[in-house]
Amino acid sequence: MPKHAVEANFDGLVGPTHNYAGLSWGNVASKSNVNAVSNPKEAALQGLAKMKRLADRGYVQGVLPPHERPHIPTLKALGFTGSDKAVLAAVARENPSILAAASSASAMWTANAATVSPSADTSDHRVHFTPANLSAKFHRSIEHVVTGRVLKSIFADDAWFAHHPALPSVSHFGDEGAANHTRLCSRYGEPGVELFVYGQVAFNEQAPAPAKYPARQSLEASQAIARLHGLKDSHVVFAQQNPAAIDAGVFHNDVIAVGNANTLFYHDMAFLEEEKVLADIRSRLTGTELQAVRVSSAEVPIEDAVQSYLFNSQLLNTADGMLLAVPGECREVSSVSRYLDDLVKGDGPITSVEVFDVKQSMRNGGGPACLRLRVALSDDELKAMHHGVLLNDALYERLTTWVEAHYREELSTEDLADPMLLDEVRKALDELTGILGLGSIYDFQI
Ligand SMILES: NCCC[C@H](NC(=O)CCC(=O)O)C(=O)O
Repeated sequence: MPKHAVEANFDGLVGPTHNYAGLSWGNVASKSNVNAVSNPKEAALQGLAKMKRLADRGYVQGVLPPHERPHIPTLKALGFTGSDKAVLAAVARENPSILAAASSASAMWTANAATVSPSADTSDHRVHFTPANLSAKFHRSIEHVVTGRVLKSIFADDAWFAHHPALPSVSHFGDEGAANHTRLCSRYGEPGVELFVYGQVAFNEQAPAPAKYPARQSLEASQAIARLHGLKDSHVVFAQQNPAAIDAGVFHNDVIAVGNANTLFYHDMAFLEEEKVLADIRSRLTGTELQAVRVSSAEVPIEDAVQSYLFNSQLLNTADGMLLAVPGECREVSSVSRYLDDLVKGDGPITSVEVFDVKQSMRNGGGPACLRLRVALSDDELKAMHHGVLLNDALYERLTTWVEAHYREELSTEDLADPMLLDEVRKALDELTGILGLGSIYDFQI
């Protein structure tokens, strides 16, 4: 008997060092906003407002904490020595790019935190988690250790939850987590089809690959995760992302496609072999028919999809259809705004569209979907997880007050060397682990 299950969304709380350092070659927004002055307070409040609106509508909404940044242990591992203050001064003088990388608040994009397979799909009927190694970018490659600690602390009971370490941190096994993974199913508690989308085949130099920008996810990484999670071949599809899309700025598949339940919303340039991908999903999906909502390049050119982040939207079940939670930028790009008006007038599965303002994150290439990690949980699993991170009115109030008290309203890359910033961050995060009831998860607490 399949169990009743819900989809919980865990959003990354934006950290106090949110800044624009231009760290992500291949991510157009990150590059074009390099050295702009950020507003960490506004960023965190925008994220919390999104979480609150969805929680208020009855969705199970969780929070994942920011990571400690600047990360002194990373700088020490690179040979900077002495007191924290001396380390910051030396790295700022010798190589400010390394300081920026060790200071990024990029853990906010929790779609890249891990790949999660619900218990209905896995061979041991537990929920499986693998933190993403994010090996394509140095600033992101340092996230998986703390991500793993956080996930273990929240999903602690090994009767229900299984945790794997990140894959070997090298480009052959480059893994970007749920941003390149979506699950199609009839209901969340039924076995589904896990669609893994990769950018390159690492061990085959002849295979198609992008020419300009890096492919962050490899087929070999996706296959390893499917093995680790105990997924049957009959419930898995591996699909190559169109290299031309990566070269147009689609650095993750969730910039060009999003799936929920039986619906796949995607752009015609998303997949290298579109027809085969759809056929593979159709032949494996049980209990429902795939609803493929295809957006053509004639309706929305790929540049407009990248600029607006149309596909980096959350696709959520409602009582009478599905809601597409889009970033505000979708209303600023005329082809996309027109498309959305027509979409809800049609008789397809997507019945409503709502706009969310996450501009601070968008300027670094992260829309509503980047900011959340989806975890389908049965009623028992939901009961078994740590509830201190689930957003309710009281937690929203506490976190808003906490942000107001600890976050700056302006941050430039020069400010990252300020030793006061490090003190502010540690004080704030120490308080946060108390608020969320997570125990010691940061290096400075251990
Ligand atoms: N899923 C969205 C991820 C966005 C993220 N941006 C960044 O890391 C930009 C950081 C900066 O440039 O300061 C990335 O490219 O992985």
